Amino acid sequence: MSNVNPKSLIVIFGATGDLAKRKLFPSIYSLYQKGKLSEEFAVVGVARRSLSDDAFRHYVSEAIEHSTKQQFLDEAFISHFYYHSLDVTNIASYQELKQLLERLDSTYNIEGNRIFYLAMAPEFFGTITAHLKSEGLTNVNGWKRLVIEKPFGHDLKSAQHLNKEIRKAFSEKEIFRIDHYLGKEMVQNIEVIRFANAIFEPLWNNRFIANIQITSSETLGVEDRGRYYDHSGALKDMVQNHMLQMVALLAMEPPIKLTTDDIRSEKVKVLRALRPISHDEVGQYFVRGQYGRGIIREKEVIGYREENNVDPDSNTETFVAGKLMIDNFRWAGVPFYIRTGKRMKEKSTKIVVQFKDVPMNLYYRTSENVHPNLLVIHIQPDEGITLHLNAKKSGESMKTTPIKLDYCYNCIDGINTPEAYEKLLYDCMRGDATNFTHWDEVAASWSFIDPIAEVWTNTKAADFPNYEAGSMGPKAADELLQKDGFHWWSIHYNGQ
Ligand SMILES: NC(=O)C1=CN([C@@H]2O[C@H](COP(=O)(O)OP(=O)(O)OC[C@H]3O[C@@H](n4cnc5c(N)ncnc54)[C@H](OP(=O)(O)O)[C@@H]3O)[C@@H](O)[C@H]2O)C=CC1
Ligand SMILES: O=C1O[C@H](COP(=O)(O)O)[C@@H](O)[C@H](O)[C@H]1O
Repeated sequence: MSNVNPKSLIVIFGATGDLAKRKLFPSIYSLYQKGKLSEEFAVVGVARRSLSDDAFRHYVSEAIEHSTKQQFLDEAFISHFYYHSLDVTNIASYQELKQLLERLDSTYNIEGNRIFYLAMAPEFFGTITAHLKSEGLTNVNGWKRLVIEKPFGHDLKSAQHLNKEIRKAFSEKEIFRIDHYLGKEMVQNIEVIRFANAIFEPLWNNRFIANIQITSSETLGVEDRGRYYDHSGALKDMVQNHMLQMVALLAMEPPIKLTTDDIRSEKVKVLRALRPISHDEVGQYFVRGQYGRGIIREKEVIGYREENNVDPDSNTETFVAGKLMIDNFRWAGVPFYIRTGKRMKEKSTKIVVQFKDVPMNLYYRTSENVHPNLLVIHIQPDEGITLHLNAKKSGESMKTTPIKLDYCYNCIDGINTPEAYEKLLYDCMRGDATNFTHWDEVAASWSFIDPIAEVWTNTKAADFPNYEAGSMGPKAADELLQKDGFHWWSIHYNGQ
């Protein structure tokens, strides 16, 4: 894990796809510009369509230009890119790929270090890993690593099956399951906020915290991913992975050390302590929604059922709100509320920790509003922390006023923080799997999600579409908190 300029041969399966274009190529370039790649690296793009190396290099250059919004002219960098046309289901074609990899390994003195990045539809994951092994592409002198995109299965059973398949070719330590939220600067900051601040850790439990809210809202609809999304929905697309990972980081016990194994084992304990939701309790704990037509940034947008490749009678949820209970000593009785959705009012990911009220409120004896202390962790688009406190109103005897202590991460550092994929790729090159999901976490997450998904698949949502594009989701999501005497806090940066 010590090497700061790791040598690696990166093989991207699905190199002509959306993810490679938007995230992977710009991330590799950014690492190169920052001097985090040695000159001893090569990237091989793999997909079915026929492209020459030059055409592929042109494609990658355009992707980088699009992402950086600057003219891209870096011959030295782009000369490390190669293309190999291959249908991953055709075992015979892997031999040529093997020869190419061996040649590049020697040209760039890579010493046999290989990353196989599967940026393809998940149904191919098992086939690719089986062929990589049987055709000898995994026989290397250095290290080999498999980066695997989400979704990791579509329920526990399929995830177990997939895991069994890929484990035939790669050990658990060689598998890097991407959850790009774990690469976000402020998600990584959760641990530091909690464990490096004496003022928070003693309060981080059911004696002082009333509830925790996590919102991840998007203004985009399903864009051109209707075919995938209509079989997935927000529960499997966002909750099973990103939202539960944030819950685990917020709720875990302090690890003994900051090692990959110690951190992951604490996260798994949280996921296993999630109170299981039985089929007949789903309506009590979870709310689903689907967007109809509406207005986003003053433009009319269509409803989900009108999107391309979406069933006009679709039962798929584009919004989820839920109440999670963690049945352990620290969190007994504290609800963790989550909500996520497409075509909502604002693009924002935010965590609000609401502290309990002081035992006797000396200052709010009248009908004035009580202002609980809040710790807000702004994940995106703004990055920072806000602590909401009460202070004395200047001049007016002992009247109080809410105040905010604000730390804006990207304002102070002045530059954009690195893209999550950039950090995760670099971690993978250095062999640091801390910010990737272990199989035990995946399994525990699916165990929790499965009953909810089963109920939603088997019962038609009669009220769909039930929220307008540009809103904050269906009314029932507000009622979920109102039942407990709470409400959602604003996701607006300067909101309360
Ligand atoms: N796009 C995104 O923002 C995100 C994507 N992901 C995940 O990343 C993965 C890739 O997604 P995305 O890039 O959007 O997918 P795309 O559909 O855009 O790309 C699929 C890629 O696979 C190639 N391909 C398809 N079939 C074969 C085959 N039989 N043999 C070889 N290559 C093949 C395609 O190229 P060709 O047609 O030339 O063969 C193309 O390069 C998925 O698992 C997705 O869930 C995860 C998070 C976000
Ligand atoms: O994994 C996914 O995440 C994106 C949201 O990611 P963000 O970094 O923009 O918050 C979501 O749009 C997509 O549907 C999902 O597959």
